[in-house]
Amino acid sequence: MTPARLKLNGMTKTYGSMRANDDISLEIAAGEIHALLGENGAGKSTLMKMIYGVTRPDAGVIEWNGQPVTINSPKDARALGIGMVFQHFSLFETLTVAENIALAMDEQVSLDALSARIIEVSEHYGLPIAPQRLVHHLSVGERQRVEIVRCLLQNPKLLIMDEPTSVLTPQAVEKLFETLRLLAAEGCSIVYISHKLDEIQALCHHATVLRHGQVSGTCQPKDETVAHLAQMMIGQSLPHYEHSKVTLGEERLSVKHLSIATDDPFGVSLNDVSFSVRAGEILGIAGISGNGQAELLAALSGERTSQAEMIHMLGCDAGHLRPMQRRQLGLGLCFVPEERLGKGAVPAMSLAENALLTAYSSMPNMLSKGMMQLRVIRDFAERCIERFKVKCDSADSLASSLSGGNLQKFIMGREIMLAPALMVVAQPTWGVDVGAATFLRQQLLDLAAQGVAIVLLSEELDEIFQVADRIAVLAQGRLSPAVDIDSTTPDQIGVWMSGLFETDAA
Ligand SMILES: Nc1ncnc2c1ncn2[C@@H]1O[C@H](COP(=O)(O)OP(=O)(O)OP(=O)(O)O)[C@@H](O)[C@H]1O
Repeated sequence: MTPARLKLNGMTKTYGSMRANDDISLEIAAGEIHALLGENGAGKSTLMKMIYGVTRPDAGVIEWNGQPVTINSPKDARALGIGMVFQHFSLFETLTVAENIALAMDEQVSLDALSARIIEVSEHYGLPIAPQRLVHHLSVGERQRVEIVRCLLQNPKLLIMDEPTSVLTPQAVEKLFETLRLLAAEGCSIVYISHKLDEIQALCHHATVLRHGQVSGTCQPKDETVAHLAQMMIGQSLPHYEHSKVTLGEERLSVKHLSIATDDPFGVSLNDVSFSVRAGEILGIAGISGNGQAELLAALSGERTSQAEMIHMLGCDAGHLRPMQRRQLGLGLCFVPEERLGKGAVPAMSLAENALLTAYSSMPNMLSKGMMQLRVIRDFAERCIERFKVKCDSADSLASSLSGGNLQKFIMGREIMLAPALMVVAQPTWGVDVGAATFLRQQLLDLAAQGVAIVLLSEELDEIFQVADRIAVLAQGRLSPAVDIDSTTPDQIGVWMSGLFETDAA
């Protein structure tokens, strides 16, 4: 019998008191697409980091084609034939595609020879990419292609993909799946990590489910319903959304003819953007980040100021106001995803300290005579941890020690608990498991039912269709008209996301 391509036996890894992986065993055959799923903090990334040589296991054996191996570094992993495409790209903006790939190669090759191989591989796998293009001209989908082509040039026998579709349009997801199916048909095994259960069903042959660091089940996803997959993952069925009937109130935000030149050399300027949102309403702004999303967020938060009347917020002309002045008017902000560590939270600070950072403008009792009121701050952080089921040791845990999805829950929870009058939320469920995503989206619906006006920027079309009342698309710095969610479809919005809304809307 042919040995498994990859066999894990008893993989165990502990961080302090947290057993991130507890005696995990699994097998992946050649040419198999294997899903790894589990709720936030279940231990998926930890397991992959051990296979890719980023982290050393405390115990356990990795067998590669039937032979026990020790993988001490990503270079060791690549030498075996293991490639990994990370959630966050690590490309240099000012270099070309070929130069970026050359930097990541373990062996020296001339740029001409490399460019020829890039063209060959990209054509074979249907991943068109021109080697001489500068990375800063590439869309997010194209950047992901560069990362995938970089791995494919090393002729991998196992490719690990960590939430690869969170940044892609529906059309680009379909293209990616075609490539992955072709790779698998040629014998490459694929580990596919995703929180999107419908994608796992469409793509994967087998699945291993992790819960609390252990294997809680295995299945063939095509034979399961999405509801059952969710149940295996979170231990209970997914609740349904409750949409209350909301009578819309006054206009809380109106943006008029906002044009802002980007201050990022690789950013996108906003071009004549106008929209409004009323009390009790959720306006979804769809689009792939990198199309002016960062600039719009900066303009709404007050990080970038504009002419006062371009942004009318909570009864005031506010375009000229700074972030803290806007928060004092009643603006709540949840940023993420790439900026989750950095803008959403400060990694080297505890959760309690992170709570203080934005909460004190709405909760003045967190500070008294310039002194931090530790009890009040801790109490707020602890309530947030409990209410939003944030998996961590305590309010003293460093933000950097939380799994991605758990930090996201904390950042969202912190803002929701401040109950603002107007909330601007970007990518609220990025990297969050299905159970927690449903919970967070329901929180947004409940806030709207209480009369909060919400602007929701999201790359997840499903999310916007689940909660928003109206939808607009931000593409190449321009905003489409906002239309009622019932009057459009995800496919049409997908087309608008490529910037083609003017003819359609007309
Ligand atoms: N460097 C670290 N220091 C302390 N704890 C850690 C560290 N890395 C991971 N952990 C903990 O190990 C557990 C598993 O984390 P891991 O990132 O593997 O989860 P995950 O399943 O990938 O989650 P997500 O879906 O949110 O990305 C979490 O509770 C996390 O807080």
